[in-house]
Amino acid sequence: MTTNRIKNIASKLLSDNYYILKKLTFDYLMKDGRWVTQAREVYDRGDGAGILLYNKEKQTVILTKQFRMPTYMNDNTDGFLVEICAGMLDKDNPKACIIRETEEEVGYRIKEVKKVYEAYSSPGVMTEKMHFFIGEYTDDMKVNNGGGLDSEHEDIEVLELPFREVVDMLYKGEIVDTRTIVLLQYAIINRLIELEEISH
Ligand SMILES: Nc1nc2c(ncn2[C@@H]2O[C@H](COP(=O)(O)OP(=O)(O)O[C@H]3O[C@H](CO)[C@@H](O)[C@H](O)[C@@H]3O)[C@@H](O)[C@H]2O)c(=O)[nH]1
Ligand SMILES: [Mg+2]
Repeated sequence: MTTNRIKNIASKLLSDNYYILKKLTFDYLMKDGRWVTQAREVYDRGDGAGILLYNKEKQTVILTKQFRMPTYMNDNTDGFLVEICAGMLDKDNPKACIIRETEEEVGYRIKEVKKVYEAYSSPGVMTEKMHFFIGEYTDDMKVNNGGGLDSEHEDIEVLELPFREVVDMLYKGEIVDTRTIVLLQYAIINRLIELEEISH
């Protein structure tokens, strides 16, 4: 983390109530040569991982549905969002995290996963980098009903849906989570599941 475009960084803790919110003040060298003082609030919740689980033979994918308060505070009428299975790394590496989350949230014990992207979630405000995976699942990998950790009051609905239907939802604008859109588009572009035709 070095650059000659910023100096005099000052950090003020605004909240460590659950995760960490700081106000960073720093001098920034504009491209026209002027130094200006800038302030940015930065939210640090660590990094995360997400996975698109798919079954080529059944032509299905597994997604989740859960209540997301921040979306309810915006314009999501009931606050529920259809998403890929995802979680925060905590102390795990991304692969171990996503294998753990897959078992906790959707109830499948998978071993093989493939990393396809690594990207910042919301670079203007969050430190978070997301690690994106895909993974094949089969019925015999199911070890529980998923749903998330009761100790954290997670209340996750597991959706096993035909890929065709999910692609239609995507094109109708019914999938409104960026991480989920990214991985569904990856699946379409790379023909993870063969569809006769993809309508737009
Ligand atoms: N008490 C309390 N609990 C919280 C708070 N924020 C989160 N939690 C708890 O922490 C759990 C985190 O569950 P994970 O499955 O690890 O994370 P996630 O919420 O699914 O996050 C995933 O999606 C996010 C985007 O929506 C990503 O930002 C994140 O990296 C990850 O991929 C939540 O279910 C909830 O119980 C909070 O402010 N207070
Ligand atoms: Mg989660």
